[in-house]
Amino acid sequence: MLFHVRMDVRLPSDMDPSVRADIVAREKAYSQQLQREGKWPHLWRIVGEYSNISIFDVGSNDELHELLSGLPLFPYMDIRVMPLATHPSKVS
Ligand SMILES: O=C(O)CC1=CCC(=O)O1
Repeated sequence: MLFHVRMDVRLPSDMDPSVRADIVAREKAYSQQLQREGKWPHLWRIVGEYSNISIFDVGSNDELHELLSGLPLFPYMDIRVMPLATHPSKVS
């Protein structure tokens, strides 16, 4: 199952820089593991924003929720999920 996910990062401006660096490093490691597993095949920066557009390829809504809620940045992000279905005009 494919999902289009937008993540807007909202880190507090007064967050300790070392805490911030640790969360961002853990986020990178977590996301790169999921990319290697094929569950996170697209990760794109939105130009000019601390936001990304991602495509997840997972088995269920529950799996996606588990993966997203495990993100180290999860407490600091607004996340919007769009489940994707096959378009009838798509050439296969
Ligand atoms: O910087 C972001 O967009 C948040 C994020 C998601 C995966 C990652 O490594 O950073």
